[in-house]
Amino acid sequence: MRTVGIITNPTSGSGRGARRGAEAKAALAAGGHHLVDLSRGSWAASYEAAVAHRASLDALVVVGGDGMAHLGLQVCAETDLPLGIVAAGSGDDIAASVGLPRHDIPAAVTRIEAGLRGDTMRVDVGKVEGGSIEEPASPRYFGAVLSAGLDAAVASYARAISFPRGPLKYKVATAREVPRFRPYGVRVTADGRERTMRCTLVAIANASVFGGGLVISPESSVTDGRLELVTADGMSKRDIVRLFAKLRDGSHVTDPLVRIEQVESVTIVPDGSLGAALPPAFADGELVGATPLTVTVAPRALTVLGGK
Ligand SMILES: Nc1ncnc2c1ncn2[C@@H]1O[C@H](COP(=O)(O)OP(=O)(O)OP(=O)(O)O)[C@@H](O)[C@H]1O
Repeated sequence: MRTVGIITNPTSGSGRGARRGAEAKAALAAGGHHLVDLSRGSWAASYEAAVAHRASLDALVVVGGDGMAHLGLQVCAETDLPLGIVAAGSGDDIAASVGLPRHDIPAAVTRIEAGLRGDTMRVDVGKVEGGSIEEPASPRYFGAVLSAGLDAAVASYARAISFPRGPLKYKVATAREVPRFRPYGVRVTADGRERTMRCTLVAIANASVFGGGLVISPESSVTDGRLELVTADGMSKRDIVRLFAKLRDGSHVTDPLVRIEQVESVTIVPDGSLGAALPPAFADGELVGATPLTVTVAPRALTVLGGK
């Protein structure tokens, strides 16, 4: 019998999280495991409960979207504790990047069971360090993508509003942020080489997708020991609308204003003399904090149960 910590989130999947959490718990309990429910009233309280119990667990399972997978990463990255993900959110980019099923609780639990029998996958994670990282988790790890560009401004506004919920809130936030956009002034140091730019996007990809399946960095892999720095120069509103549309299939990569380069370390520093202030960085859809930030890759630092 294994001791498995589990964290559910009633708010994930546009409010369907409580039911999905209960389903996942019942399925795991039916496998004969000793479940320790570490769900609390908030992301931060659940994170703290998981860290407090970490030493007594054989695995941690999170149920929800990228926000919950991001929580699991903070507890499990750079430790021996394996992470199971029952993907049940509006955005499940991390689960998709490690080949796990989405919105299929029995299938997800089957993969966790296989993982507990030894079928695991070691994957890279991004590691973020800086003076303004939001508590409680610092350094901050991420599984999919960190961004401090226009999409982070959208995420920041979406986080601040309570209505509408789910994917619609990002549409409302996009409609607000795009008309206000002015190119951001930034100094980027990639593997020791500094350059200044006025940019629309500045993102660091561990996985290929973000924002619920947008293909920001088609060549990214969570097992290559590298990150991709994705930048887009300052753009007109019309070009931005086209860029967002192209992110659906990754065809933005041929846009002359877009640049993708493989890196191991990136520092992002805002520079108000070059353009508008950068929004706070978001990773896996969660607030990370204000720049300056340094991102490095932690190769194979996370064990995922049943990942492929
Ligand atoms: N116990 C909790 N109570 C309230 N909110 C929580 C709790 N646990 C996590 N959260 C917050 O819920 C948000 C959504 O979680 P998650 O990513 O799992 O679902 P989602 O449906 O994919 O989300 P999104 O609303 O971002 O599309 C996260 O930002 C997270 O911080």
